[in-house]
Amino acid sequence: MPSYVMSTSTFDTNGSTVAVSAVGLRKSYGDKVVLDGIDLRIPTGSVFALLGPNGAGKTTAVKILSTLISADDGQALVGGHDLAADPQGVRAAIGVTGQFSAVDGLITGEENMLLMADLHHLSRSDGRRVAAELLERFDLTEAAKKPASTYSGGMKRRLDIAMTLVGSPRIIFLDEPTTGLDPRARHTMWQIIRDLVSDGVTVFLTTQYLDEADELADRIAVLNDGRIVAEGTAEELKRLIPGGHVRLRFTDPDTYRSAASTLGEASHDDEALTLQLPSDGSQRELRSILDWLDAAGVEADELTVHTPDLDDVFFALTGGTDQTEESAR
Ligand SMILES: Nc1ncnc2c1ncn2[C@@H]1O[C@H](COP(=O)(O)OP(=O)(O)OP(=O)(O)O)[C@@H](O)[C@H]1O
Repeated sequence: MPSYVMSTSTFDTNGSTVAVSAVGLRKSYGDKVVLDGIDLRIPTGSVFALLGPNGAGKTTAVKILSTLISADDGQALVGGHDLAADPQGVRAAIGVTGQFSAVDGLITGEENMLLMADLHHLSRSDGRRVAAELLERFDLTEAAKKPASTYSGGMKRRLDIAMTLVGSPRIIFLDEPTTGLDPRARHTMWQIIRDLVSDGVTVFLTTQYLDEADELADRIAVLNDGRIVAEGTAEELKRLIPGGHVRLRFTDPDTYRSAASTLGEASHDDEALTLQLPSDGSQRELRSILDWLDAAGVEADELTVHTPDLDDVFFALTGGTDQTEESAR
């Protein structure tokens, strides 16, 4: 029996139901600690994003919560079922798609769907009806009779989700659902996820994309080296770190130098001819900065406001310094 007191339960303190709750989940492979005691609490009908760099342990967490592998320690309730005592109950409540896709490329999209319907013991006619409805919903009717191996990346992901929905799961795990997709397919997938949530489904999403978490998730947990280093709404996480500023860019070196000496407290970049003043980005603060610049006779060629985004949070919390990745967004 673990040494901590178990606090997984199906109800939150405010009486709302909890779709997934976990306490002290641990997993190691040999000497390598992959999950070092993670706690989770995901309200029913919400989107939760587990955000982390490569190798942080995101897939491992999904595999444990979806009963594909077992944890070394810790407890979890998924859909009201105890992971260790009732894995069958967990499996009946969830759907999983992602890096370990269930799509069989050798058969058609429709055959994949019918196979899934068989696995869920639907009658032949129900299976055909449900398959047709879902293929239609995910814009796959035209391609339904083609082998899945001929589908684009976006179509395969859509088929994968459609197959998952055959069993009408109330909780869906999406492991990096948009990795490798082009921008249009990513946006289609985001809309699919929003539609699922509006139907009351709980979505557990893993992602390396900060904009994806920002766009979709009600709550975000940042996983780094097997530990959750921060958890909250996107706004709460952004408030965790400083970094808001107003940036003034000059094209004329003389104007820049004179502004730099007038605004002594601004940090400056003499090569880029830019000055940075700390600011929370609020209207009130911007107005006072503009008034101050006017009074000091400083006229920049460009003024930009930078408020901390999830990139800043992510790099601050995960210790990442990958500028290439940062500027790629
Ligand atoms: N079966 C295994 N045997 C040994 N090590 C493993 C095994 N599965 C995962 N790991 C290791 O555990 C760590 C976490 O892997 P995991 O796949 O959970 O990370 P992730 O956050 O999903 O990363 P990615 O974004 O790259 O998918 C990695 O270092 C990985 O090499």
